[in-house]
Amino acid sequence: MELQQRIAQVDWSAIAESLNTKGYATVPNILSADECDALVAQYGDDTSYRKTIQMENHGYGIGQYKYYAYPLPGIVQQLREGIYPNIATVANNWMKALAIEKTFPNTLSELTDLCHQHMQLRPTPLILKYGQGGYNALHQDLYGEVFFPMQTVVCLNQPGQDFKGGEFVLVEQRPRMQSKAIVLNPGKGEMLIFTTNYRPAQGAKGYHRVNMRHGVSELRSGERHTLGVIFHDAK
Ligand SMILES: O=C(O)CCC(=O)C(=O)O
Ligand SMILES: [Fe+2]
Repeated sequence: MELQQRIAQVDWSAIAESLNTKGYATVPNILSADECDALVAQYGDDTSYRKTIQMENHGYGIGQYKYYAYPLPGIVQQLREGIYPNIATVANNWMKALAIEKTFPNTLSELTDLCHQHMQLRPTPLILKYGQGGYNALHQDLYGEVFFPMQTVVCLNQPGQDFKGGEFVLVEQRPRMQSKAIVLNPGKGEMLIFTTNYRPAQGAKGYHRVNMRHGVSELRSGERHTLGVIFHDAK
């Protein structure tokens, strides 16, 4: 089955429900093993990327990542373009619930235009690589004034087999409460969709913001690659 068809067959109303209630959703097998392997194989080809970041040099963790250059590889472009319209409605409902005067357009190309109008011109999709001892400190990926409140990662290796440890971690910060950790272990080809900064949660006095950060726990062994797809471009 083609990637576009796989995206079309996802139960997007179940995804919306999960995003609204938990702040994240999981989509198994969005990429085939071959598609994952092809992205990993391309890691060494520096003509595909605009920038390489050594995470330890910035206090971001231990590991390396590379931002793709435009034009994005077909798989990455199809994911970014295909997923976006299905979650733009969720984002708009979040803004409404939180009384934030922001609306996100229905298509990725319109969001990209909006980013470009704000001088956010650089593509943000990236591929990350962690070895033994590698980790990613808790963070949010905002990159400018225009930011879409959800993003995705696809795990490109098989946990337990290709690497041990290296769980995907979300920390939810609730107002006047202690933080909650959520630990996910996506399989090879599985996509996680999660909150970039905050989502609304219903309280006694209407909706309030629940803040989220994400990161990766320390790898005990092996090698872990992930594809990160962020929808807004960077300054
Ligand atoms: O490697 C991961 O699972 C997390 C990557 C990440 O932080 C991102 O794509 O924004
Ligand atoms: Fe991130």
